[in-house]
Amino acid sequence: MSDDLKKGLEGVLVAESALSDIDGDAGRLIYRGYTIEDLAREASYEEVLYLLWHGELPAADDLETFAEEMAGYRAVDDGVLDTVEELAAAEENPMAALRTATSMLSAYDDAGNEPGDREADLTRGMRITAKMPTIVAAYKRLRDGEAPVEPREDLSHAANFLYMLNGEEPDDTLAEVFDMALVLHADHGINASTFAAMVTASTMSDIYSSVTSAIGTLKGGLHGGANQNVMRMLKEVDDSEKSAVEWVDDALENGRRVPGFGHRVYNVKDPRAKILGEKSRDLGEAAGDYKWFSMSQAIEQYMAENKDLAPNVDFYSASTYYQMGIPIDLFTPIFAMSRSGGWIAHVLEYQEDNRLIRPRARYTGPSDAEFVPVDER
Ligand SMILES: CC(=O)SCCNC(=O)CCNC(=O)[C@H](O)C(C)(C)COP(=O)(O)OP(=O)(O)OC[C@H]1O[C@@H](n2cnc3c(N)ncnc32)[C@H](O)[C@@H]1OP(=O)(O)O
Ligand SMILES: O=C([O-])CC(=O)C(=O)O
Repeated sequence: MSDDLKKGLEGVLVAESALSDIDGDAGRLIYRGYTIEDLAREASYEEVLYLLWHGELPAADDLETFAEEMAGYRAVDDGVLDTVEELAAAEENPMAALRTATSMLSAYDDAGNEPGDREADLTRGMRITAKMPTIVAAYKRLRDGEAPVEPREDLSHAANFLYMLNGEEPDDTLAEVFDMALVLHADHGINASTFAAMVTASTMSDIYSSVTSAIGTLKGGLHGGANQNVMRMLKEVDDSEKSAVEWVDDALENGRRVPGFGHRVYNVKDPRAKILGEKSRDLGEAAGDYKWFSMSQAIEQYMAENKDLAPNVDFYSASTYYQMGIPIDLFTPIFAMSRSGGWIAHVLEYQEDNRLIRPRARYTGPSDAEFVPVDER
C-alpha cells in the first residue's frame, strides 16, 4: 500500500472544527474547551446542545428559553406515528425504524427543507433532536402492544424520554444518569456517522438527509451498534458455563473482536468509559447485584493485559442502560438521540465554508478491456 492511500481515512484532516477535540494518548475529550468530566458532572444535555450549536454555555434565562422551545417540538405528527406503528408491527430493527421515521419528519416540517439557511437549519435541528426520543419511545411501546405516551413539556429532555418509554416519571437518580449519558455521547470529532452527515451536507443536500445518513452509519457494529453487542456478549457469558475471561479468550482465539474495545483515536481508556463504569457500578450497588459490572471489569482487565486494548464509550454504557431496564436494541437509538446534537453542529459548522467532500480511490482494475456485444459473449 503506498503512503498516499489512507485506508479508512485514518489520520486524514478533512475540516477545521471548534466543536470537540480528543487527545487519544492522554484520554482527554473536550467540547468547545470544556472537559467531558466537568460537563458530565455539571451540565444538562440541553446545556450541551446550546454549547455545541451556539458556541458558548447559555446564561440561565437563555437556557430556559432554549429548553422550552425544544420541549415544544417534542410531539410527532400522526402520519409519522402511523409509520412507526407499521415498522414496529413488522419488527423492523429499531435503528432502521428511527432512520425511516426521522427521514419522514421533513415532510411535516413547516420550516421546509431547503438547505443553506443557518437559522432555519437550527430550528430544524432542534425539531429533529426534540422528536427523535418520541419516535424511539413510541416504537418500543407499539412493539410491546402499548399505546405511545405523549411527551410532556414540563420534564427535561432526559426525564421525558424515560417517562414516554415507561409510562411513569423516572426517579431523580435515573433521570440524572440518563441525562449524563446523553451529555457523554453528544459529540466526538469527525467520527464515521458525523462524517456521513457532513458528506451529505457538503453536496448542499438538506439537514434531514444528513441526519438520516448519520443514523444509518451509526447503526453498524464497528460504531454505535457496538453498545448492543456488548450487552449481548455479557448475557452470552452469563448464560455460558465459562467465566468472562475464558469466554473472551475463546472469542479472541476464534478471531472475533470484543465489542466495546479499541478505538480509532484513543490509545488509552476512553474518558467516557471511566464515567459510565462508575455509573454501572453505582446502579449495581443500588440493586445489590454487581454481576454485570464485575463481569465487565474482568473483561477490561483481561483485554488490557492480553491485547493492550481499553474500553470505549460503548463498553460501560451497555450495562448502565441494561440496569436501567432499557431494552438492548434501544441502546443504539439512544446513542443516535444524543449524537444528533453533534451531527447538526458539524453540518452547520461545515456549511459555513462548504466544500464538496469527494475523495478518490487508486484504480486497480483493467485499463484497456475490449468491449464485446452481449450476444457475442
Ligand atoms: C462509538 C464508537 O464508535 S466506539 C467503537 C465501537 N466499536 C467497537 O467497540 C467494535 C470493536 N472495536 C473495533 O472493531 C475496532 O477497535 C474499531 C473499529 C473501533 C477501530 O478500528 P481501527 O482503528 O480500524 O483498528 P483496527 O481494526 O486496525 O485494529 C487494530 C488492531 O487491534 C485489534 N483490535 C481492535 N479492536 C479490537 C477488538 N475490539 N477486539 C479484538 N481485537 C481488536 C485488531 O484486530 C487489529 O489487530 P491486528 O493489527 O493484529 O490485525
Ligand atoms: O469517534 C469515533 O470514532 C467513534 C465515536 O463516535 C465515539 O467514540 O463516540
